[in-house]
Amino acid sequence: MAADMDASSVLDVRNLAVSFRTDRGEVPAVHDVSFTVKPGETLALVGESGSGKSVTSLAVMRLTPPAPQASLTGSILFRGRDGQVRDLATLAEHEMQAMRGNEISMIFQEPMTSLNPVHRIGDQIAEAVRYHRKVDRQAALDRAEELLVLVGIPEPRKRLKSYPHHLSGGMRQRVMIAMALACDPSVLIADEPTTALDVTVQAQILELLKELQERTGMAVVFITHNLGVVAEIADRVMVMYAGRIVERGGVVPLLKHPLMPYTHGLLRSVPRLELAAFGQAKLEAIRGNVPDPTRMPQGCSFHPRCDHAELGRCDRTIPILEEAEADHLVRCHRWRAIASVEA
Ligand SMILES: Nc1ncnc2c1ncn2[C@@H]1O[C@H](COP(=O)(O)OP(=O)(O)OP(=O)(O)O)[C@@H](O)[C@H]1O
Repeated sequence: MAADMDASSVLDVRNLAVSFRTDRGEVPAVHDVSFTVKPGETLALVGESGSGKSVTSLAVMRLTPPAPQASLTGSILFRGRDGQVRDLATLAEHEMQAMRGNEISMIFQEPMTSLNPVHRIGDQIAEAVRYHRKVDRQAALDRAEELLVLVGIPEPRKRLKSYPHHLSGGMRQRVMIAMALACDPSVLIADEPTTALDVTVQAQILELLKELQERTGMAVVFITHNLGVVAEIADRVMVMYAGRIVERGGVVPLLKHPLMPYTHGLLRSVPRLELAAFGQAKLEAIRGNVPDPTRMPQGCSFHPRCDHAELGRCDRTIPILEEAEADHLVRCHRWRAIASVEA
């Protein structure tokens, strides 16, 4: 089954579902999520807080809690450096440890959650290298210096000896990226890596990621709730709402002609100038809130917030994710009717 993965993809996620067992009962966080990523491509995962973006990416890294606290179903096909396709969903933890930080890496919003405050950054990067490569300490430190150069840290030799708190937020994020790239992963998952940074530094980090991607050909899965950032970096976009994909497609068609009312709403709630080019410059919040996953509305989970909802239909059955045009999928009963009115 693993062998039939599309030859041009490096990651092929199929029917991923994750639920958590909590005091409040079963929390179904992600349902029926499928997507592929090709080498060199950036796929942006967008949606409001609680839509399931982080759980999806943690599941791909197999970093969601083990059973019985969480259950994970579906497949996560990954093409390794050796050309072999493995289903990460079924790997044993020790096999997954050999992949994580090696063939597939992740960076987070807050570098201090991954950097150890009491160790020099050179030692931390060298450690990341030595976890997966049989090299001596000096070779690992040389590689760490090379990586600091790669991520644009000035005076890299001196910086190897710095502690994380000696660095600015932007520089710490660069160190995180250096650690994530230590073993040349073919997929990098970036979970809101620029959110905590000021706008100028944010732009520099995005530029750096783009440059590194061009140089290495790695695939990037970029999680953000900022559609301005999406316009800047993504090739393809996947919009999530209440744990499901509600729209997926190329960045230009999706931002220029969104089909799902939720995507329209997200675009209208973004004050970013970058989006003016897509004719989306008005500022309007989406009314209501993301539903509690233990009390999902019946039918389309967006219908209580949707101006186009048709009672008797949208509040009854969950729409399927259907192909509206080539490589543009939408999960909405009403997309045809809405598109014909707006045409
Ligand atoms: N360990 C957990 N136990 C129980 N529920 C969880 C757990 N982790 C996440 N959830 C729930 O899963 C749902 C999806 O959360 P997720 O963090 O993926 O959203 P998100 O889109 O990444 O949001 P944000 O932008 O705030 O990170 C939420 O309802 C969240 O409360």
